Amino acid sequence: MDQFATNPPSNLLHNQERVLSYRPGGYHPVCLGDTFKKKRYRVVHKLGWGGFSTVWLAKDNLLGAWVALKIEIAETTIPSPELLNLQSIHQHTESDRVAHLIDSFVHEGPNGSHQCTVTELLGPTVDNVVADYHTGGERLESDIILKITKQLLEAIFSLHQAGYAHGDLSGANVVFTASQLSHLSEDALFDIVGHPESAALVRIDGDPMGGSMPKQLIRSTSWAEWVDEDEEDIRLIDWGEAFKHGQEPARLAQPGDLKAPETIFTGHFDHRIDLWRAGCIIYTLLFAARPFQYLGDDAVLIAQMIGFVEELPQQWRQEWEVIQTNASIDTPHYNGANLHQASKLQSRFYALVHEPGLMPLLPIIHGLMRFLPSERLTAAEALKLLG
Ligand SMILES: Nc1ncnc2c1ncn2[C@@H]1O[C@H](COP(=O)(O)OP(=O)(O)OP(=O)(O)O)[C@@H](O)[C@H]1O
Repeated sequence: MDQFATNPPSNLLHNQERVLSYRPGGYHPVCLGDTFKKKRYRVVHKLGWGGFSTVWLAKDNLLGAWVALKIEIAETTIPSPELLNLQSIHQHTESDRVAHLIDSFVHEGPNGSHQCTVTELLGPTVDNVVADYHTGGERLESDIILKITKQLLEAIFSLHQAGYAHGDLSGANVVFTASQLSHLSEDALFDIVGHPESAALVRIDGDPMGGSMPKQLIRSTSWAEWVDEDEEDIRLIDWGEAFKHGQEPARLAQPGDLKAPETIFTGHFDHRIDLWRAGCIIYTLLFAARPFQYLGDDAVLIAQMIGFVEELPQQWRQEWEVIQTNASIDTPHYNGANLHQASKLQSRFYALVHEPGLMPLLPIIHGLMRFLPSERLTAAEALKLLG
């Protein structure tokens, strides 16, 4: 990173996608104005990025609408798991909570062949909107929290019913719809998502950049003027980790703080991992933080989980001793949660949540975040509690 700078100077090098991921096998370098699929798509802004892709706001010249163009890294197999999952899930579920797929194609670039998927333009992530409210010292309105919870549980119900699991649910992959935006003029759209801000990427030693690197870095849409959370619905994105029941992958890429306990204690998991993650998302809607912090050690994570809802199941206690012995940091030795005390979740909930309409969320989070997947509420049971 030290060999690069931006012109004009900016922090884009440090708070956007990793420039070193623009390499053979990695991201495809994109500039504003680039076109794809024989000029059908013209890029006007950047919507975001992940470890495996960059996502661009583009004009679909055929449909005359704004769309999201996801360009996966060249190392991803073609057709990509995400595309295959999206196609299969759209075919087998009725759910309207899955990002709508518009088109897919392969783009050849200097870093290799990239799977591109075009989906409807969606709005900000639930995590972003929750964080914005929190920065302003507020919480999302109860009605909106309840709407997101209901739609999330309905989406999981319908996926599980059809024999699928999302596998990577988080507030970063639950996104609001943006139903009013797809046919706006470019200026009107930028007024809502933020006008693009870019800077040329240069080498400090003055050498040419080479074809793998983008000529400019672009700040992602800020969605600063987007205020439609009370009118819009939610959709689930990022289907690269999805799987069919009985065809669970051997390993799942999980953010440390969202690891489900069964993946640590047993190494096995199934579709009920979605239920644990749903509990984490609903918790975040209320408290603007994830339930646990990950400090690089599973033992510290588990120590936070114990007593959050319940004590550790009997059959995992021996393994917990082993995990603690191997831990790089000392964790409190397991001495059994005191069942007469309120759980950490209950204490937090009663201290900070007072709106009567939100009360059903306590037994819902409680029921979804049970250690043993077999003890967790199903999505249908959680929906019943929501009333
Ligand atoms: N249809 C869409 N409309 C608007 N923004 C989108 C859309 N799809 C993705 N994004 C934005 O792009 C970001 C990255 O997308 P996504 O999570 O699908 O990428 P990824 O590379 O698969 O990520 P990860 O490394 O988490 O698996 C999202 O967090 C979101 O902000």
